[in-house]
Amino acid sequence: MAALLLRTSRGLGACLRVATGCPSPSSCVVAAWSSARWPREGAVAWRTHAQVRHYSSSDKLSIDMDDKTGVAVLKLSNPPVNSLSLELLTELAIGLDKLEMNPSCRGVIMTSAHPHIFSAGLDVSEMMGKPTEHYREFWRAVQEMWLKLYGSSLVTIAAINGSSPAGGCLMAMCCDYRLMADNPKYSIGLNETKLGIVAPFWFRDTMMGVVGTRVTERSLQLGLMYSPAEAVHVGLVDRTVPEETVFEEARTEMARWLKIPDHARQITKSMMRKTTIDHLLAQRDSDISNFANFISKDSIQKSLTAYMQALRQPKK
Ligand SMILES: CCCCCCCCC/C=C/C(=O)SCCNC(=O)CCNC(=O)[C@H](O)C(C)(C)COP(=O)(O)OP(=O)(O)OC[C@H]1O[C@@H](n2cnc3c(N)ncnc32)[C@H](O)[C@@H]1OP(=O)(O)O
Repeated sequence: MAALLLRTSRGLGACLRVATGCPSPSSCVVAAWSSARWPREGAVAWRTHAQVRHYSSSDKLSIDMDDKTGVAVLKLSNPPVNSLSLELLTELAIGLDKLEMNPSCRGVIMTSAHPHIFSAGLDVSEMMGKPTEHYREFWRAVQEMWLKLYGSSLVTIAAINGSSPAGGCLMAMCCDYRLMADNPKYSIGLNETKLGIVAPFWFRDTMMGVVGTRVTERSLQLGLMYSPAEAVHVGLVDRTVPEETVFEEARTEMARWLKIPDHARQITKSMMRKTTIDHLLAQRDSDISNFANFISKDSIQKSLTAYMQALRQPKK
């Protein structure tokens, strides 16, 4: 039973508590040793002879796990812009969960199959003209994806090979390290206010963890989108690299992170992120209700409709 719980409930916060029977998030740091991802009984059942395994059955997401290196590559492929639909968000959460449960997996590189877009963020059509129940289901899926990615015990590296507004930026910020293609046509940031919507507190807190309070406040209020060079300057991206090398650079960076013993890195990551994760977990239902109420308002629906119409206009 204990082994089963370990497999099904890992991730930075919950897994550490479940593994040790510790009820309190704040008293679990030392206990995390026992849930660190060392080989253990049962682990062998998850290994295969094939070196690379294909995980996802979805055509919107591919996940390839290399058993030899312990590194999985998660590639978004939801044309035309990798927008995060309910379906893709659900696939992402399931895929991340599977990787978390695989004892031979130590790291994930997240990237896009699309040549110029990492992700356009949340699929705006999921937030327009739908019944309240749909908004609730959609927002729960957004939360779930964030909980799995931000709370992952794996090393997570974003290989940002294109533009990455809003929810796309959120995903990148959830990762431990961000590399971005140095193409000045690409941009990244939380632009929600430009759509007339408000990034929720856990988007804000994720950004604050990456760039600090002042840059977050300015970025959020103005809905700033940064070029790759500007993103490095404010700390939103760790490094830019030539476009054609993004993926290989991510692999090299991953090797650096994997030199650190997993248990020490995981406990450290957990200490850094736990408060933010617990904050959402404590308010999950009210956050869903807030979103559903907010997005259902006529004024917000009008803003989103106008935004989508503007997007559809031919570009100058
Ligand atoms: C209390 C309060 C709590 C309330 C809390 C509320 C919180 C909400 C948080 C929201 C988070 C979000 O992520 S909101 C999403 C924000 N995302 C964005 O603003 C991105 C907008 N998109 C772009 O900037 C661009 O499309 C970009 C990604 C750079 C690609 O540019 P391109 O020129 O290559 O492509 P485009 O021609 O623009 O787009 C191709 C098609 O894709 C569509 N498209 C583009 N982005 C889309 C998107 N996000 N969702 C759906 N569809 C999209 C376009 O309309 C086009 O449709 P057709 O013309 O029909 O082909």
